[in-house]
Amino acid sequence: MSSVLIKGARILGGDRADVTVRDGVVEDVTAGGRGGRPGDRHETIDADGLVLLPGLVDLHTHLREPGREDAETVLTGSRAAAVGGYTAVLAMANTSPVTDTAEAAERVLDLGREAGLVDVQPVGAVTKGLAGEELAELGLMARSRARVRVFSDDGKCVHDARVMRRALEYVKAFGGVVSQHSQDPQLAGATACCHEGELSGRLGLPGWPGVAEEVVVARDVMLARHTGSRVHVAHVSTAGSVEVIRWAKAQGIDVTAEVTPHHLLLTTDLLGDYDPTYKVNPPLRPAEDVEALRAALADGTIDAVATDHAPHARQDKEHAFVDAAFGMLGLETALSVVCTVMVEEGLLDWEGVARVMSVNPARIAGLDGHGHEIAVGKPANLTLVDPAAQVVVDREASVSLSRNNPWHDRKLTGRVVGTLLRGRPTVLEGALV
Ligand SMILES: NC(=O)N[C@@H](CC(=O)O)C(=O)O
Ligand SMILES: [Zn+2]
Ligand SMILES: [Zn+2]
Repeated sequence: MSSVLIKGARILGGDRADVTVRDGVVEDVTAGGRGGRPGDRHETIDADGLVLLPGLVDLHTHLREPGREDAETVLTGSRAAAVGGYTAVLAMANTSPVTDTAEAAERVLDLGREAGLVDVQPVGAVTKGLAGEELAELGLMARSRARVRVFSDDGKCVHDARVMRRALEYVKAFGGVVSQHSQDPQLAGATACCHEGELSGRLGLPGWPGVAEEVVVARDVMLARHTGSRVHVAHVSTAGSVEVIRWAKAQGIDVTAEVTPHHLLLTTDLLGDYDPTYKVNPPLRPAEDVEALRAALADGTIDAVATDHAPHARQDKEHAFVDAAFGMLGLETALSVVCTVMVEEGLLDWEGVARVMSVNPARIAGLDGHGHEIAVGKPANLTLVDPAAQVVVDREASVSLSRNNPWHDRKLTGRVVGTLLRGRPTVLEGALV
């Protein structure tokens, strides 16, 4: 098998090094730029000025296959992931049909392998059909070829406390985790679509108060404590949720949390024009929440950045705000957003970026082969970043099938230029190989 020499990249710890990869693993790391054995023939990547990270891992991706292949397929979503620097993504279960059986999970796994651009790890539904009532085949999914460890009804909240308790008890047996979409359906029903406050009143949009998230987060950490099991909070969006998670971690409760790129940068201010591109669940929040989320990501209260990449076809998004689908694209731009709001602002260094976008997500999902330090013998899942690149996002340049891109025309700093999946370049010079 061929080998690749990545020349002169800044590796974590700060030094420049030459990294050689062969047969899917890191073969050599030589500081100071004299790597590569004399006489060896490598494909060489000039990484002068670039940062080398462990391949990014997304805990929260919607791929839409099966069921809505007009919005995204496993292949097109895998392309978007690779361009975004990802080497593994967790594919959410709210497809049609729902991923609530071992066969359905294996089918998603196989589609991911056929696409061959990132490891696609299926998430299993917590309840049959995401209906919130009967537990899905959690054990069979865990024991299947797909080795499902993350379970979520995402899109819907597991709102029945008894069902949530039983799910937590069940997944504990095989080291699984329940990833919760925290939305109390009485406090924020299906039509709720704008952060509740002065603005929702003025715009006449149904309010989605922060407390509808916070009460579920609070309940779930108590259920995690009671069961001795593990809960993960998906797309945390409020300062109040951060406070609860901080308290729970201090008690030793087994809870982890993720924040999306859009909740780290975009605010309710964007809703004034009723542009459905900015309609997302949970909704965009005021600047105070955004500040609290950044601080929590910096101090480790929030463990990970997850995209919640939610592609939607035009006919589902181009409606009046209240009728449009919830969700926005995220895979291709996540690293640039994190660089802009966290690295450029001095809140995280590149080691921190590796932690929240690769190491922690891989650990939370129980994914072997991802999120490793870059060292000899480790799987060569790698991402090359140009930290100084200035990008202006163009939604038409996306490799996703959908165009609901909230970053269109925005200037961001930092860009993924290369991605290697087990030593094989999937992206070079910012484009698919
Ligand atoms: N985030 C969203 O607004 N939408 C997601 C579902 C979800 O993550 O809740 C989707 O599947 O479209
Ligand atoms: Zn959700
Ligand atoms: Zn989601």
